[in-house]
Amino acid sequence: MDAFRILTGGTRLDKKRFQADVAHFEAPKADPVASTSTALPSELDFFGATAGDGAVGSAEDRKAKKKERKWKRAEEAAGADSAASTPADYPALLRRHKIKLTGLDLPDPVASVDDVVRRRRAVGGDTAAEGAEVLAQNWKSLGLKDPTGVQMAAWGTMLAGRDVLACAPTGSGKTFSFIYPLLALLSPSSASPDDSVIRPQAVIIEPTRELAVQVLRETRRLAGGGGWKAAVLGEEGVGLAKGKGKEGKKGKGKKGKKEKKQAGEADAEEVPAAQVDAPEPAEDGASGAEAYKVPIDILITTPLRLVFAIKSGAVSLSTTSHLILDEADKLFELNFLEQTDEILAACAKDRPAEAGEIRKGMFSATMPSSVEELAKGVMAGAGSGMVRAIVGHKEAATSTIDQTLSFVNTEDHKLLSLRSMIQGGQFTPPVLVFVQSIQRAKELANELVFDGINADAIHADRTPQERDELVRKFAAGQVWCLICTDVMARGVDFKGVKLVINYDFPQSAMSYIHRIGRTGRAGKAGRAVTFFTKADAGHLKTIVNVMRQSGCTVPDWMLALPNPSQDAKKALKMRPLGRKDISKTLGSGNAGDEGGAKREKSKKRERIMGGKRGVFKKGKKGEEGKADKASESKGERPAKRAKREVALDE
Ligand SMILES: Nc1ncnc2c1ncn2[C@@H]1O[C@H](COP(=O)(O)OP(=O)(O)OP(=O)(O)O)[C@@H](O)[C@H]1O
Repeated sequence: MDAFRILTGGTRLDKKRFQADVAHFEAPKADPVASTSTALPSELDFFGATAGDGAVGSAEDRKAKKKERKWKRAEEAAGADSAASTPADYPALLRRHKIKLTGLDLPDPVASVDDVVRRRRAVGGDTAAEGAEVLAQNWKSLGLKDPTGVQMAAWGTMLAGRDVLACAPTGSGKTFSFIYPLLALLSPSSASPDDSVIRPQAVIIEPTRELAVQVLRETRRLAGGGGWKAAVLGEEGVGLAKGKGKEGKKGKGKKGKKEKKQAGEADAEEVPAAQVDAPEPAEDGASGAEAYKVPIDILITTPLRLVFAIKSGAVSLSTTSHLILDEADKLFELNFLEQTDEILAACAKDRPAEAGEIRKGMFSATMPSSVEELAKGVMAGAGSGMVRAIVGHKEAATSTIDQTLSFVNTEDHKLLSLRSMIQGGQFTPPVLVFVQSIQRAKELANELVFDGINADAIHADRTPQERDELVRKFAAGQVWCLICTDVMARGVDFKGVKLVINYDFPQSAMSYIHRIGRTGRAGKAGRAVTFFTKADAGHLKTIVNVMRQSGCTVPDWMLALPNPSQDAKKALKMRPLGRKDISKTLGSGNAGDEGGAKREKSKKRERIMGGKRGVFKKGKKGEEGKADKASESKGERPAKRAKREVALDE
């Protein structure tokens, strides 16, 4: 017991133990005049706060920068038409950014957006370089400077026409790492008047609707003025299935609906087909499929939606040149595997020889080796084979996050601990709080609202519109504290989240890495506090291992804790620990109150929540919402959950 209390002290970076890492990652020595942003590790210092000739850094850092400057000068001297630069310096770049490339005949990483222009020009002259020039211009106008490590590796690999499997920390810019080279490689396509089928040049698969929309937004930021068309596949995109196009009226629409019923998706909510350089419905009133006569260069979608669209004949992937699986490890889990397989099969089906082999890219912050094996099987065929790019440690969290484990004894003490964090000024909004079920999210939100905290809960029980609205409010600072289930753990790029609290202990190392990765993004500092009770203690080592990999120091006795067995890990992943309802714990409005006071409190709570509910209109849940809900309810449905089990080597 006492031993656990020691854990509440949190963690600190053991500079002596991780000397080598510190040399790479640690910020320049404290400079009384410098701004706080100089505390960023150099490879994540996207905005160049530590760059420039006057930057102070470790000897190794200075040496690497000197080499890089020399290499850049040599590259400039090599002239605009040269695709290559001094190859001898690429290894230094890889070392500096902690990029580990494996594969045959490895392509050089890309050092800058101008390097992309040069490479495209070397391949196909001015015409091929046109898109890259637009992108470079947009990149600079966005105030972005050097590409990040994963961008350097993925850009180089994709521009060289190779398949890539990339694993890099949360918030390290993986989205641009595939969007940028895709756009650079694709010329905007022109409409084919009799083509009522969407034949995208590239397809990006995301596990949730929110991520698909977010990726579209990021594409928009880069693509302006280039003539590319990108869209999120929505009900409109499967317009045939809704009977909006001529063919749809004749039957494909019905088929689409039937398929939805079979898949248990009768309530599928229409996702507005958000568009870049939007193809507007034709003026004669045609919509749906008619509208999509306009070609789509990049189609962003969730797996299920794409599978429906392929089956209904609205989308064909037989000429698609690039397929990106974002959050790839998630897409290879059992609940997505079948759909991912169908999509891969659709890329090969009826593929004309002139379309060539489809190029693939897989990206994630976590990549268990069992999943990697599956992925490799899919990518093995390409040219000299795929390139594997790992940035930093594979099973580590982002080094800019200060991670703390906090012992709270029992469920009864969690709410009290949270309150004491709030009262002690350690609760620095915007804050994300993760719990293990929808019910607990609702209960905790009730408690915090009752305490006067500007909090709300986001989970798969809310409609897509409600989720969008909450995300917007959180981003705008109107909601300070968002209580989430694991649905929000992956990929979501909230700017400036300062603190993540794991109110409920995460069910796996992967869940932990993704959850806490909502803070400490793009080189910014962040904090993560994980509550654990006596009941969670058997799984503590799983998180300790991640903390150690991330460069945090942990007491020796804690390192000596036994690892949970593989069976115990699987069991926890399948089903969270049973926990006392938050509303029944000590310190909740419902517990420990007497008579009238209790009734008064619960009336007040009802009033607050009643008002809150009024903010949102009831609506249908989206397909992803349903899938998310199923996975959020894991604890209550062990039989269904068992089907989701996937061998993970965490
Ligand atoms: N080269 C860059 N310079 C500056 N900012 C960048 C750069 N690349 C990406 N960013 C910004 O960094 C943030 C995080 O990027 P992104 O969402 O792509 O991270 P990620 O690696 O995909 O994270 P996750 O694993 O959590 O999905 C975004 O706000 C993005 O705009």
